[in-house]
Amino acid sequence: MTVTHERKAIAITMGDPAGIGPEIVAKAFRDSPQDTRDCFVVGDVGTMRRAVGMIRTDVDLPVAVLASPGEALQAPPRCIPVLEAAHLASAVPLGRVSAVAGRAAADSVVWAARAALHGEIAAMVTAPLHKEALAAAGVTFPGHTELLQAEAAAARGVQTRDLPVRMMLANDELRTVLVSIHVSLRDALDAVTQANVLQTLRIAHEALGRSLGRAPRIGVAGLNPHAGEGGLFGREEIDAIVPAIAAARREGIDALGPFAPDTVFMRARAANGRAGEFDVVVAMYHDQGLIPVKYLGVEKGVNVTLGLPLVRTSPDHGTAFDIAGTGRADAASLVEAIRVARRMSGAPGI
Ligand SMILES: NC(=O)c1ccc[n+]([C@@H]2O[C@H](COP(=O)([O-])OP(=O)(O)OC[C@H]3O[C@@H](n4cnc5c(N)ncnc54)[C@H](O)[C@@H]3O)[C@@H](O)[C@H]2O)c1
Ligand SMILES: N[C@H](C(=O)O)[C@H](O)COP(=O)(O)O
Repeated sequence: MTVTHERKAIAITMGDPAGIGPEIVAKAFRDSPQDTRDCFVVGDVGTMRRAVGMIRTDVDLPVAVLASPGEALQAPPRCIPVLEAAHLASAVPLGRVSAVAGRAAADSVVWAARAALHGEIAAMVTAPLHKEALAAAGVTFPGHTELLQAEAAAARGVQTRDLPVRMMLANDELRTVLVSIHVSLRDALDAVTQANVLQTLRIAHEALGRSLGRAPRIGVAGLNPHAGEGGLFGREEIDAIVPAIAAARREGIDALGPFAPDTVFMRARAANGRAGEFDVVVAMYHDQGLIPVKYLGVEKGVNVTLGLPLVRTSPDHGTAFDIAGTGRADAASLVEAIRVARRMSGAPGI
């Protein structure tokens, strides 16, 4: 039986207008017309016109205003269609935190999330926003992940805690899924509970099982040096992580560990034509998991939110205020995020 998908557009939120988001979006449309086919930008038209002016380009990059996502399907290559979900009365200064910029970024993400939840778009790809700007705008969620979780829970009429999500960062060599995300390191330590680790294993198993077509081999990192060395350097492995792995294995999840956190990523990495020992590493906190992926190259990683009833991907880097407006920002991770979103949503390939 052939399954046909209704052709829908992919939304790319512009990110913080003071950062590199608009520039890398403009570069993606300029340099990757195939990848950006059927894509449109959600954000501010003036910001996108300014971004086009920032990148050196010999090709014409017209910015067109859209009334609805469906119109993006008719856009010619290298035309940048923008659905104006945020309107800035004047351009925000580059490279600075501002509430106005945070509000514009948040409004764009909320618009895209609701469109995705209503089935109006195939997927959403988010250019980076600045978390301090988001907070300055009065948004109570630290980042996209938590905001999207709340939007999805509200759409489903459930409490946010009843729609658990997790952050995955992935490139061709390594995937990692985090037990906790944007919390202090002290709070992250408290979040290493049997329940949270088990929930992370379930979400990773389910999401990767779908994309790989088989049960993923999950390597679980310990929390402490050498995974606690039998309790000599901490008891979290014994009290929380080992019981979570055992419970997951009883459910048929192929989880092993806990392994020493300083070597588990090396073991999982697929390199030199060889598969790694694991398809994914479950990491106990944000930096434990993200440093190894980002260290392999900021241009390669993609951030995917697991557990949402919509497809959301993002580049693995932030707003890079230090280079905003210089035209130096690399759009490769954004383009990879668009490719992953297209694959995950089943939107027509390229
Ligand atoms: N997807 C997202 O929305 C996302 C992801 C990560 C960080 N952030 C946010 O971005 C803000 C700044 O974070 P940060 O400074 O820690 O990290 P960053 O990724 O913005 O910058 C770190 C370094 O990498 C460089 N860099 C980043 N992206 C680049 C690119 N595409 N091309 C060339 N160089 C690039 C920067 O110039 C900087 O030197 C923070 O508010 C953070 O929370 C957002
Ligand atoms: N934790 C992510 C990173 O460091 O790359 C980044 O802050 C993005 O988070 P959201 O996708 O939740 O905005």
